[in-house]
Amino acid sequence: MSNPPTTPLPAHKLTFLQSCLSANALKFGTFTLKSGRTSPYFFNAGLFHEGHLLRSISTAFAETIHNSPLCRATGEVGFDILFGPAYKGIPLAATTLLKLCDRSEARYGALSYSFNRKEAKDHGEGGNIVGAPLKNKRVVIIDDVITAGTAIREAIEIIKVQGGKLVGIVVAFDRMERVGDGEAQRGSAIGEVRRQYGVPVLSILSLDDVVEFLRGLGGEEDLRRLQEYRERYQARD
Ligand SMILES: O=P(O)(O)OC[C@H]1O[C@H](OP(=O)(O)OP(=O)(O)O)[C@H](O)[C@@H]1O
Ligand SMILES: O=C(O)c1cc(=O)[nH]c(=O)[nH]1
Repeated sequence: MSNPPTTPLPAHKLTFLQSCLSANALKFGTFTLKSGRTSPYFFNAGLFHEGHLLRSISTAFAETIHNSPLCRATGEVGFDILFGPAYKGIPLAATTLLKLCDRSEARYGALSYSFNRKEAKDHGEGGNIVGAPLKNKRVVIIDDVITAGTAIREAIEIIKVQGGKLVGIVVAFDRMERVGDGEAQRGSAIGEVRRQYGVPVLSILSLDDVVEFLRGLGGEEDLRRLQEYRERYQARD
């Protein structure tokens, strides 16, 4: 297979990708996904459990948010709450907020985070939201991965039911896949959400970045399997 010349990844992506590899969070092999697809690679955000790795992923999220349209150069911040869907979104929302606050307490110190319980609690404080209530708040979802977009749509529904307003989505990894297998579902999961809700949907890394990186390393077999998978599930937008 002949590959076009590689473009170097920007430094912040390369740093995060190196953390993914050192955490073993990006693995090549055979994996079954939530969507039922069989994938030659898997991104496991649960493996960022050592302090320095957690710092790395939360720093990458905080950078992505700080430099996005969600935060304007004027200092105005366009959201009130970072919402981390259970389970893997939970530590990501909490530690990203902490990183933003470390960066500028004046800007980010009064913002909140919250997350859902997968099963509602019927004693004590009850309910299924922990942390800041979402009602009438501008909410950004923070999550690990988008594949077919099911998990993100579930999170959007929770925000709606709780009376919050979705203003953005940030994920660590965009797998750049189509929503479904039918001809009518060829749009990307991220693209469909962007179109439907009109909000920014950002990612730290994408499948394209990993392909680019593997090309630079000469990882021929992993690259071949990734490209085969991508041809099957890639989106048309
Ligand atoms: O875009 P999708 O096709 O929905 O797939 C991606 C989602 O699948 C996994 O969630 P899971 O429900 O397994 O949650 P957890 O591991 O965070 O509990 C993963 O954490 C993503 O959130
Ligand atoms: O689609 C999924 O279920 C999925 C893909 C992936 O790379 N990582 C993950 O945690 N879930």
